[in-house]
Amino acid sequence: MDPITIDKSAAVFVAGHRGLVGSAVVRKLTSLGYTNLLLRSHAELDLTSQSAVDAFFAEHKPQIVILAAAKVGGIHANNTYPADFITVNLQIQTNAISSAFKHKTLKLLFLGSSCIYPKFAPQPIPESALLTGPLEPTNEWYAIAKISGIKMCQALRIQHSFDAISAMPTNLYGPNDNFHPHNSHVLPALLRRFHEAKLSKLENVVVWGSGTPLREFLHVDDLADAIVFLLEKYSGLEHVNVGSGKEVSIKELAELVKEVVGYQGQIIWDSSKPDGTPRKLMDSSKLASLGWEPKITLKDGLADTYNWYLENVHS
Ligand SMILES: NC(=O)C1=CN([C@@H]2O[C@H](COP(=O)(O)OP(=O)(O)OC[C@H]3O[C@@H](n4cnc5c(N)ncnc54)[C@H](OP(=O)(O)O)[C@@H]3O)[C@@H](O)[C@H]2O)C=CC1
Ligand SMILES: C[C@H]1O[C@H](OP(=O)(O)OP(=O)(O)OC[C@H]2O[C@@H](n3cnc4c(=O)[nH]c(N)nc43)[C@H](O)[C@@H]2O)[C@@H](O)[C@@H](O)C1=O
Repeated sequence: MDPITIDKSAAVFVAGHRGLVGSAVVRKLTSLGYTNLLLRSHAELDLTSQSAVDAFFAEHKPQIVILAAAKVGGIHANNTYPADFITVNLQIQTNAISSAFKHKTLKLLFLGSSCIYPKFAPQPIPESALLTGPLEPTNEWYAIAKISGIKMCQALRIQHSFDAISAMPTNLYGPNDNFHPHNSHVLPALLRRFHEAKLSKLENVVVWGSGTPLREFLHVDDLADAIVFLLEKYSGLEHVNVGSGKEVSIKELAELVKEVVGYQGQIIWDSSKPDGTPRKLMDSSKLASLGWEPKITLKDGLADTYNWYLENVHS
């Protein structure tokens, strides 16, 4: 399908607009001059309620939908609350995608995750690796929900030509991340822990696992840029990987966070905590072939995120 030009006055529903991704998408669309963003907090519109979601779509008829609302968490949260991760995410995405189709949304972008791929997928992981092997047990429930979202978008395109596309981001970070001490992802968790250790002059900081797993990180402002790019340029059946193409070990990440925060103590490894997938570097060459590349390096992005944390979360 040919690229589309989205009218800047189009009604754009950014679901999850207060979250890490949703808030970055709002920043990006606002900077591009979009004037008709439909924003509803969780308290204003519970996306697990089918009736509430359908009433919202019937009344407001969003022309564009960016589905950045989900039940999201790190390895510990996924491993601890599997029922929440599969049920809430299936409810949110099914309600939003089906109501978008029913009320004639022009285009919808669904956000999956790199964890949809098999634990031992070939690296870097191409889109074609989906459903070719067993998933990583610590987040398979969330992964199954995300895979179902991809399939629902594909089925609506096949049967009804509904222009729903799916983007698969790698591990993300940036402003408005979740900094919860236990339920967050590794990067925000370590920023907070090293910062608090520096303030309290602790001798050491505990980091989970062995430190050997490799992770790819993308700044959320790069993702927001990719989301707008895909909405304008892509209308295909297959999902699209959105990564930075660069990976670091958790040990290297911990050392980088320690340096950025300026913590002087020691790092101790808690091997009782799970490592999860040993590696999940995605092959994002499909997106690159469409003409998109990330811009923000991990070192710069980490420093900017720490500054944001100091100004907005913890003095
Ligand atoms: N963070 C990451 O590293 C990655 C994220 N992704 C995907 O990106 C998307 C956004 O994730 P991220 O921004 O990190 O997540 P966040 O947790 O930062 O934001 C999720 C948003 O969804 C909202 N939300 C959750 N449940 C409901 C509900 N029932 N009704 C209405 N709103 C709800 C939250 O509101 P509230 O907090 O008030 O409940 C929050 O604003 C998700 O689909 C996620 O799977 C993919 C790969 C990596
Ligand atoms: C983003 C994507 O991928 C997520 O999976 P993940 O990448 O394994 O998530 P994670 O960021 O929580 O862990 C990355 C690594 O880091 C190590 N690690 C060390 N110390 C801490 C720590 O203090 N907290 C956390 N969370 N991890 C730590 C941790 O042991 C692991 O080896 C899914 O949950 C799912 O959300 C998804 O979509």
